[in-house]
Amino acid sequence: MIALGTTNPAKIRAVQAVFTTTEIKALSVSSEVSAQPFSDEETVEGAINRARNAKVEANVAIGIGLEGGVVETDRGLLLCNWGALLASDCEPIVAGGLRIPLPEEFVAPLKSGRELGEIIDEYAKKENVRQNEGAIGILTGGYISREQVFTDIVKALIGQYKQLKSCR
Ligand SMILES: O=P(O)(O)OP(=O)(O)OP(=O)(O)OC[C@H]1O[C@@H](n2cnc3c(O)ncnc32)[C@H](O)[C@@H]1O
Repeated sequence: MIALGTTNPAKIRAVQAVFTTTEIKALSVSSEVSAQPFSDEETVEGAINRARNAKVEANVAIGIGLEGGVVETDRGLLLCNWGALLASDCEPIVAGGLRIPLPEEFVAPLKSGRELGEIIDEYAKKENVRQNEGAIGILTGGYISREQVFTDIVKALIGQYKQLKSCR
């Protein structure tokens, strides 16, 4: 069994797509970062904290955390996604997903403290985009979904983990 630090269905589906024969215990845990992470570093930290908190709460050998955020760059604000895998006695393994620019009109509300999840719902005139196609799905017209982004991240996590010769 592996523990997953979220109950978001898009994230659960991504893990199920990779761990097809493993039981997944999905738990709502704290990311211990802000509700809207605003840098790669904060987003990775949220993913690691979710992985650790899920692993401890489920008392299993492997925990996974997946976290979405935004990052400020010279090209404007980008959507970012990070994942972390924590295995007993190993350093955290991390992987980041593809990133795309967010519309200019998202910058002011994000900077005033609103979460991307609310802003993208208004933009798309939909409900709960964060648990479905995600901002990436809306902004690419459905070419790629949040589940697909996290599926690649989970593959990168388990792939790196299997390459480890040993931990500590
Ligand atoms: O249930 P959890 O796992 O908390 O999932 P979440 O989508 O609410 O939370 P995240 O920590 O992944 O993302 C942080 C914030 O950024 C938003 N966000 C990040 N990526 C997004 C995406 O692709 N689509 C919609 N909202 C996104 C999300 O809604 C949150 O408000």
